[in-house]
Amino acid sequence: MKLTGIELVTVALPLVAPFRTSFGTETEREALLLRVVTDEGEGWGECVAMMEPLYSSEYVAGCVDVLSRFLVPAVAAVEDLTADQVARVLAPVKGHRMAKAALEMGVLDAELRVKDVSFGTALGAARTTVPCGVSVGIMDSVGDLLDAVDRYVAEGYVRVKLKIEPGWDVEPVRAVRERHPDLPLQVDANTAYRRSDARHLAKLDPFDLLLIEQPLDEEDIVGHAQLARTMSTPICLDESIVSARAAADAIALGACSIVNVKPGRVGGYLESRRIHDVCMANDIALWCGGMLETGIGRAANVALAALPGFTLPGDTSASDRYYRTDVTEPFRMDEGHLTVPTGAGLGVTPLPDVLAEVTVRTEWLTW
Ligand SMILES: O=C(O)CCC(=O)N[C@@H](C(=O)O)c1ccccc1
Repeated sequence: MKLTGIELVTVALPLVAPFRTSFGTETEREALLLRVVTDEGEGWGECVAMMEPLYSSEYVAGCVDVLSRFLVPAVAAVEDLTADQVARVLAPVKGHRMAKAALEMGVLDAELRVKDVSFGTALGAARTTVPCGVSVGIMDSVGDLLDAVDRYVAEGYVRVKLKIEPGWDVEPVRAVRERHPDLPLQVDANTAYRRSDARHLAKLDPFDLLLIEQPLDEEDIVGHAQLARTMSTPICLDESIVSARAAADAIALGACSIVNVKPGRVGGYLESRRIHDVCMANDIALWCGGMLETGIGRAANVALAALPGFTLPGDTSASDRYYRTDVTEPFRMDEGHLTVPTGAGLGVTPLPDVLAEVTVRTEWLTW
């Protein structure tokens, strides 16, 4: 294949409700979609960067810049392009994993549509459906939180993840555990705590949580290893795991016993599969995280989450968890599960009228 054009499509989707985490509140998801055009066919990629560099160092405008000036020209120069070359071609550019992931995803989707092979088949899916976890933000009151959790449990979600931060942790978790004694429950701190909070975090141990996700700074691997020795709740890493090597190092240092993999954060679906293989080889539980993806990224995440090493429900929720209208046919949960798309490539494409309605900026890159 030869790249002949890329359309950078920025879409803005209002969230059905504000989503608050320890680093901010989202009311709208502005996402960057890539329409990758080649001489043999086209594909779609989704860049998971947020509008502002608060989850990680990347942000939408920065991704547009690095794609336009560095990443797309490098891939466009390749004559016989295949998706498994993209990471190597982009390696000279340091960092920018979310931007790289979106470009690799679009090339992979184009390649697989041409070959009439689904993402799931190409990645090695072992299941036809995946269990749905749901992420619940920080709320104004414990009562509001219990109402939200009750609603998600009634909808069929098989696992609930609660966002926590200093001042909103032990009490809300205790209330949810008392209301739902047998519910698979975990918490996500998004790096909001410090090593000195270890004794306080151990107060979460009585609630039989599946895990506590990224309590400390993404660069504090030693701190997580120390915390793992003072808490019975398993430590799961998210922001710290930026590659298969980072996963192998964190596991070897005892910094985590569970990994959340997000393809955008690690540079793409092919690196995600390498992280999957590292976790399987080390008997480390794995689940697929979410970045409020549209149906484009959601389709790819559901395919990834169907691989055999994904042993815990992921943040692979139905589209209506976040969006009244998705850019693709919505992902609908059936008895707590989503079906892995079986069509060529992602198996979904943006709905033209919806895409036109939610597009706030487009830019064609040609050369
Ligand atoms: O279900 C989803 O897609 C979101 C899951 C989720 O909680 N994502 C969190 C996270 O830190 O993992 C997040 C929220 C907003 C922005 C970035 C990340």
